[in-house]
Amino acid sequence: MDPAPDQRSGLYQDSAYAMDTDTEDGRAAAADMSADTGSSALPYDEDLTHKTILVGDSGVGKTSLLVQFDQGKFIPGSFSATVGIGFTNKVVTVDNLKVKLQIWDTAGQERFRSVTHAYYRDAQALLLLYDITSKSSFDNIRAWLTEIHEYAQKDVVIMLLGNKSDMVHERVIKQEEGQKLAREYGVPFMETSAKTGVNVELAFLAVAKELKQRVCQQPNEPKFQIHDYIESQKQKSTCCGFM
Ligand SMILES: Nc1nc2c(ncn2[C@@H]2O[C@H](COP(=O)(O)OP(=O)(O)OP(=O)(O)O)[C@@H](O)[C@H]2O)c(=O)[nH]1
Repeated sequence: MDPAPDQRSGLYQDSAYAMDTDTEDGRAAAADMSADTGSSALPYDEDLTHKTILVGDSGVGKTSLLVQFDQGKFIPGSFSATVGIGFTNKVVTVDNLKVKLQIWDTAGQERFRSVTHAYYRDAQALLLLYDITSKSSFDNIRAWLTEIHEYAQKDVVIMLLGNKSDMVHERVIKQEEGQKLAREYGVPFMETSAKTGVNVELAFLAVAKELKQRVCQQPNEPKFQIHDYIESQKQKSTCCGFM
């Protein structure tokens, strides 16, 4: 069975990461890997594991989003911040193929930043969250994107998520503001709720589809467009809820 670490039990050491501590070597290895898998039309290898990281300010709902995706539940109540970093393995089915995601949940607190930076370079996808009820978490997205561009691979899949969309009365960031920022950076965007589950599966599914497609894109196949896929699938919030 896949390891299912306790989300809050501290710093996790995966052996692959422990070996790969040198920045230069790590970047070179990652570049080789993407070159291997790049644009070939080979059949998809279901043993591949795609590293995906959740990032964003403390309290935006990274752990809750992962728990909702993994276990289909939301644990309300007191907030206990993640310490360090941990991962959960999840297999999703895309076009009848099994795509393995290893999803790393990082601590949003500033004091863990140097720990989490070390994990960026191996990531193939990054889900960047803000909280629609927190202006500071939205304002910090630009700083997060700067960090991502500094530490992550150039072709990393980035998705911007405005979480806590169920909190309609506390909302301070309009959906259009999130959309505008995402457009500015050329990244896909949607609002999610780790509480109700709205768009949670879609976020991970879209990432899995994109990563799978990058590995086994057939030359005669139309290129998968993650933006279009999300736009066609996502549930949009209105003033009074979701439609
Ligand atoms: N209403 C609502 N509350 C949420 C949602 N997501 C998270 N929360 C609450 O927000 C608080 C913080 O959630 P976490 O998932 O622990 O946040 P985090 O981003 O993992 O925080 P760090 O571990 O410190 O980085 C908790 O009290 C959650 O119950 C959501 O979609 N809706």
